[in-house]
Amino acid sequence: MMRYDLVVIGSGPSGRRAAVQAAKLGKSVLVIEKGRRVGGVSVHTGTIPSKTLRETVLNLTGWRERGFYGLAYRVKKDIEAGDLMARLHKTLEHEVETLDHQFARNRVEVMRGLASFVDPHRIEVQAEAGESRTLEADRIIIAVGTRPLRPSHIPFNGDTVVDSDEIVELKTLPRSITVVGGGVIGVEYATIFSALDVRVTLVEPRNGLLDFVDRELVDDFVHQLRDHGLNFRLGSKVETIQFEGEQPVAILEGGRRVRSEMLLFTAGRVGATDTLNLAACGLAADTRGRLEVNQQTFQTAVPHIYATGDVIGFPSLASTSLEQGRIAACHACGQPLPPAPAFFPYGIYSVPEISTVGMSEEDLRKAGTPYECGIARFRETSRGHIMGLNGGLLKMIFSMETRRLLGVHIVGEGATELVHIGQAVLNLGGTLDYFIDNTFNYPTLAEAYKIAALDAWNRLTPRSEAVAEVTVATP
Ligand SMILES: Cc1cc2nc3c(=O)[nH]c(=O)nc-3n(C[C@H](O)[C@H](O)[C@H](O)COP(=O)(O)OP(=O)(O)OC[C@H]3O[C@@H](n4cnc5c(N)ncnc54)[C@H](O)[C@@H]3O)c2cc1C
Ligand SMILES: NC(=O)c1ccc[n+]([C@@H]2O[C@H](COP(=O)([O-])OP(=O)(O)OC[C@H]3O[C@@H](n4cnc5c(N)ncnc54)[C@H](O)[C@@H]3O)[C@@H](O)[C@H]2O)c1
Repeated sequence: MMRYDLVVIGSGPSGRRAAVQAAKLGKSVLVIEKGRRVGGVSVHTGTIPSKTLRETVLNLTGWRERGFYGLAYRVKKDIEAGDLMARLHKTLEHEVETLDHQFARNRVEVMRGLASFVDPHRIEVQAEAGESRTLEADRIIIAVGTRPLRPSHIPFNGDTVVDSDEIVELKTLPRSITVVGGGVIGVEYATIFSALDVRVTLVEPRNGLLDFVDRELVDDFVHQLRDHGLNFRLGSKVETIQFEGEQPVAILEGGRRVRSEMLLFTAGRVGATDTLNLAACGLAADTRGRLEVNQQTFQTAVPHIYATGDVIGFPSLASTSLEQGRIAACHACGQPLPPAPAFFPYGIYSVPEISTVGMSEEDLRKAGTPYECGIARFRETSRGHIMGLNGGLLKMIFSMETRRLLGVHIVGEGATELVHIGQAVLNLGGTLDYFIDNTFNYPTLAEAYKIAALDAWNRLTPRSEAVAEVTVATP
């Protein structure tokens, strides 16, 4: 029987990072992947496909140039599904190739097939052709991720009623789409289709969107989207879906009907643990297929078995999954790491994009922490003028007592990149003075940090003190 120091089930972000980390520490490592190719949800149906589609849409529609050339500006007039797919397939090919190469040069073995437990140390791998093999492992990492929630009353047909896996294989571009579920996936796809001038209705049972994001940002975001014609049906739950001819009609609570050419169902995901035969290793998943772990080490209740990535639930990001994989692998190899810093960034690749790190005003009010905000609009920066930006907002929140940075919230072009400046200052314990004292490249969107900091400084520093400081600093 084959024996490995570490067996990783699943080749998504957490599995791949764990496997390479353990191999670098000199361990024999096997990755088992049931999919045709390595990469997981992240590469094949989730992060990379949705972000590539977004980039293609922004490029072909000329979205970024419309501030200058007007709303009618297009780089390509009649955009078809084929235009979107071409770039997608090229990008995915490149991602898989990079990953295959990474495994090969680190001597990580990959076995194709469906893994399930025989006992706490033995795993059976069932290949597609039917043959099976059993292997043994000292340590095991379960990194099986999630799959879309597909309730039995939703008539998925892979064509006009689809989930977020199927939308990446779009055959024709609909003229109208209903997106059911206003979580991150729903919001990203709704805004991507809206940028393509598809008529979009977003249905969400809660009264607001993205409740973990600072309200001021969400309000600005929703205002921009309504302006662009996106319809919101907030506070409405989809009960059933019927068809009028070929077209799906979402029937909302209270009987309201929303008809469109296509319906995208994005009302959550479930852990892919049902085929693992968890009982054989002494574990059990919750009702959503997720596993509980020690949040510092990622060990499950069975100490030599770890679980990382989306299968352990919040925050379910590729970015955090990668880090969880690394921490779990180091622990499994006897080289434990300190836990990840408390604040990680959240990037929402909607159009416009949103990114946030640290605490929101709502969090701080709940905690009773006195704070002050500083705000900059991208249109106040010269770089924003050059780029023709009309929207975009950066907000920083500082402690009134210590002047420490507590949160950074950005909506607009480049938000997911810009946030890392704030993240560094936040996790290094920096204060408002970092932004006041340092020089920023000009013209850049990063200058918004300076402008927002000066805005906060004007409010935090009594005017007489502020003038005195400026007088002293002047040569
Ligand atoms: C539409 C969409 C967009 C997203 N966008 C972003 C984003 O912009 N940024 C971000 O940070 N995150 C994003 N995410 C989340 C991100 O994709 C996930 O957090 C990440 O993929 C989770 O990684 P993972 O390690 O849990 O494994 P996954 O990527 O979920 O992969 C798990 C792998 O395990 C395999 N597997 C499952 N069961 C078995 C078994 N029994 N035997 C063998 N193999 C098995 C599966 O085939 C799969 O390949 C997005 C997700 C979706 C759905
Ligand atoms: N940019 C990113 O980082 C990114 C992008 C996409 C996904 N993800 C991750 O993927 C995970 C899954 O995302 P998701 O959006 O599928 O799930 P989610 O659970 O975040 O959102 C599902 C939404 O569907 C709504 N809903 C539930 N039942 C409904 C019904 N009957 N009718 C209408 N709406 C209904 C819920 O209220 C909820 O808002 C998230 O946890 C997220 O972290 C991250």
